[in-house]
Amino acid sequence: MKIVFLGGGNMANALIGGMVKQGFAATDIDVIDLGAEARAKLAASYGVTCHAGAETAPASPDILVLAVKPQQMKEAVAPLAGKLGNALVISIAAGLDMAALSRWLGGHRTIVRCMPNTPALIGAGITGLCARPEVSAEQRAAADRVLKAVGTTVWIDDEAKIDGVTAISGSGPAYVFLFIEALQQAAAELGFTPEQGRQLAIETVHGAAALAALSSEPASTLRERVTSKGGTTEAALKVMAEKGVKEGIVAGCKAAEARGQELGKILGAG
Ligand SMILES: NC(=O)C1=CN([C@@H]2O[C@H](COP(=O)(O)OP(=O)(O)OC[C@H]3O[C@@H](n4cnc5c(N)ncnc54)[C@H](O)[C@@H]3O)[C@@H](O)[C@H]2O)C=CC1
Ligand SMILES: O=C(O)[C@@H]1CCC=N1
Repeated sequence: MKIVFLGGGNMANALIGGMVKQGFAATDIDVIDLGAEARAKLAASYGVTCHAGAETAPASPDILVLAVKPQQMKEAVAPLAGKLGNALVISIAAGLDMAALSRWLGGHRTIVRCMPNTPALIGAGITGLCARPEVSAEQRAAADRVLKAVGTTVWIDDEAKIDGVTAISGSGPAYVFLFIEALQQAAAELGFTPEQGRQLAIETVHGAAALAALSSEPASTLRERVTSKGGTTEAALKVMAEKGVKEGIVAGCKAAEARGQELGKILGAG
């Protein structure tokens, strides 16, 4: 099985790292990246073969992973248009729909669009995937194996919902990091050292997420159990509700979804 990555940045590193750890052979993986630094890093870290352009990369691989920025995609795939045979194309790009990708690839049909996230770097990612009807059961299983190498996979029937996946779990780690930053800022203002604040904040998020994952109860019940009548948590949540924290998060997710749709419209029109 020959797998070529177009783009060797953050997400490609996370995916390739996970795949090699899960037993994909580094000799089966090639990467095309314009950047000499990106190529050197990938070759040194994982032993994969890197190329500065599509000309030297294997023609019609089994899988082509599109891992450049959405704004770079049209130009990046142009040299591959019409040359991919029956390759399975897996796009991880935000916003871009499969119709635009198919057009830019000269009418290529076997495409899976997916949205992973950066915890993939430590094998703790979550990826939403959607396949065009032309994708065979074997190709679907192959896409699932690639993304399962870096975490959990969720298949979605309706491609339009991939922008929603982007809004919740693709961009989601940034919201959680913002929350950690806020806890650390509060810890500093309450007189803790940066190291103490880091430990208190990160272990809280880590522990609460693990508890929520293991519990059969909804998050709201777990929250209520922390919240004693007339106690400290109640005081905190009252202020957070007044500040619109929850509404802000929900509105932010909707803005992320809208931006994905907008990117798709603007970039996909070309
Ligand atoms: N960063 C994130 O949290 C997530 C990003 N994504 C998606 O993953 C994709 C890649 O994102 P990152 O890895 O963060 O970007 P990145 O900027 O780290 O990597 C992109 C790489 O593509 C290379 N490149 C640019 N034009 C090229 C071309 N014409 N030919 C070959 N290589 C070229 C660049 O040199 C760079 O190394 C994006 O489409 C993004 O929407 C998806 C999920 C999460
Ligand atoms: O911010 C972005 O556009 C990308 C997609 C999901 C996470 N990062």
